[in-house]
Amino acid sequence: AQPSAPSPIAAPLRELPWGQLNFLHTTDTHGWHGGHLQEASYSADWGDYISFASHMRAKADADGVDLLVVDTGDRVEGNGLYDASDPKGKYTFDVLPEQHIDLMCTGNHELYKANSSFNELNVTVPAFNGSYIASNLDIYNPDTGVMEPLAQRYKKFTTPNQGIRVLAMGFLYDFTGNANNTVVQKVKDAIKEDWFQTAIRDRDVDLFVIIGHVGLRTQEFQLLYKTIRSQQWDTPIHFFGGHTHIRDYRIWDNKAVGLESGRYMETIGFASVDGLNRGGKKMSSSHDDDVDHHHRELRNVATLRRAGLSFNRRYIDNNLFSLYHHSGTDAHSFPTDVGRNVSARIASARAALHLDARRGCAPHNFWLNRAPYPSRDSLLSWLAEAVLPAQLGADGRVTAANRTALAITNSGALRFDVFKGAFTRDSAFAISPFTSGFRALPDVPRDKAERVLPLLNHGGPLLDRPARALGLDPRLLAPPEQGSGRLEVAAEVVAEVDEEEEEEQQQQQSRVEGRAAAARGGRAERGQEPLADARLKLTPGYTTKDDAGDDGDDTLHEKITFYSVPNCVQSVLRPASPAAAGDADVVDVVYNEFIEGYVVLALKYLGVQVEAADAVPWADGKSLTAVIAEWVGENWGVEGEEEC
Ligand SMILES: O=c1ccn([C@@H]2O[C@H](COP(=O)(O)O)[C@@H](O)[C@H]2O)c(=O)[nH]1
Repeated sequence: AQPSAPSPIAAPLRELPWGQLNFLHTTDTHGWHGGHLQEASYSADWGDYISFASHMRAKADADGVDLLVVDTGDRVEGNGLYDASDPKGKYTFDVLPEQHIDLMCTGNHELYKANSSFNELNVTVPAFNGSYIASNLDIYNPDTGVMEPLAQRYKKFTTPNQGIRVLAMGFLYDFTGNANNTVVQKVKDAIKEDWFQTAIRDRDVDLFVIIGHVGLRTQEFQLLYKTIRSQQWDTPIHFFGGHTHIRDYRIWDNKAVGLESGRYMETIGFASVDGLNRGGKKMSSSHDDDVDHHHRELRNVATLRRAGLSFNRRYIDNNLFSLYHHSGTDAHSFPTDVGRNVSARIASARAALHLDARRGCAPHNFWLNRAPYPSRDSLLSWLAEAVLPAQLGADGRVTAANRTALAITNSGALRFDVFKGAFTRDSAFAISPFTSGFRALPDVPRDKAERVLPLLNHGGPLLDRPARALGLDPRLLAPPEQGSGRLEVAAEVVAEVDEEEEEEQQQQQSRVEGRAAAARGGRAERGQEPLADARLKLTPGYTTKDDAGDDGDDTLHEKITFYSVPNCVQSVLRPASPAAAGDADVVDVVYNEFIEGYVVLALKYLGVQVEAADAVPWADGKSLTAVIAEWVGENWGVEGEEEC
């Protein structure tokens, strides 16, 4: 873990359900390879993950079972470790390949900008040669100008210990926001390709592994499932998804399941399958059979159950308490040389990038989804009511005519919460990493301008066909979690917890933790389910419900309530001399460039003749990251080394 990472908090754990074939899965890591430095539950880093995977692989080998490591994309954008360097990713591209990954694919974030997809072509694909799969993604090679697959379309291999013949593919959802150096083939078209049609007819396959930067409950995965099933009526299929940033497990049928493993290095997904055929063993030599027999003898009793096919899953909280426990190690035996070295390299990168440099002290937590909007604790309220009016002001365009302006921001532009305490250089990137700047459409009739926000938030007729016809995906306005359709949203506003009370609760909790940890240790060693210890107050965290039930999380937590947020929020920017603006019947419409297409479309829908070409930069086209960082410095700044 990083030097400033909080120590993990002991908690009741569920064991990992090992099987014949096991998987570790990350997705949507978004540059959080340094781990979470303000949240103990997720404070392990990429170096720790490398050590963990190495112990897990050794255990698999010792037990004669197999372990595959999977990553389903969006490794970039969302954390200072990636975003603060010039060029971006200078430090993450180096450390990523230190992890052995068996199967990986691309996310949409690798494709927003031409240079990040060229990084995939020139750096990541070669670094993970043989593991990277691009089933529906092509790139224009900058050297030849020729369009080519970013990586192999699919991969077939036999697992080393069990001899399971795996056919793997790697998809991206039907993403339309990519730069023009890549081509994303819609899944409905990719399945018509000869390579796909041949692959799904392969009879010498024991398991199809379909990885994708694709939500589990999307039409893309549904189509892949149906098409594979049309040719393979009972071959097991395991999907690994991503993009929607949630923990999820979907059961399609008794031989087809899928796992999605959250976001931001909070979760290491674990999945296992038992009862698979082992076609690859037919070809093995008698020596292999001897070794295999020996391994079977040694193997964990659970994995010897071959009565039928069974699937299982666990969402591991990415902290050292969990990782030590599941790998059967301790602080001394856990770190491998490679893992320790990677953690050290991340620490020096963070230092070089001044990511811990404090800009100010946040007076309390501000939540993106964990507080209702609007409210005192809502990050969106803070942005719309405090930050944007102060930083964007009015008169933000060079040709300003002392107008009132309405500034619209999509809620998806905010990615993470603000925690009470130090707000660092890193925090600004975590909240909003995007480089797109503010722009304005000048002199829009006020009555029309005021109808843009409601249209973007509730505009069924606008956001359905017209937006999609222009390649504007309405789901891109709000945070991805919301598009999953699985976010459990609070029905009513809960009373805000008094801060003093919160502090008292925390102190009480650290007193009971020591006592509870000892009791739990004994049960875990005996492989029993953890007991809800009456003396232990659980920490808030994921309490996932998925198709397999509510026992997926490795750590027992106190439930967090999530609230849905609108697609967009609006700030009123008053001109420097409001009297002069009076009740002008025109206003400027300010927005983040990322949503320009939606704003122009809404205005046209309202009968205003505007084009994107009419827009001008606002506030020098500053990014939201810069705007937030400046506001924090001016409003939450503290002198010298004073503690927050
Ligand atoms: O420039 C940008 C790019 C993206 N967004 C928002 O991000 C999410 C997509 O995030 P994923 O991690 O790919 O799921 C999307 O909802 C956009 O709202 C942005 O605001 N600006």
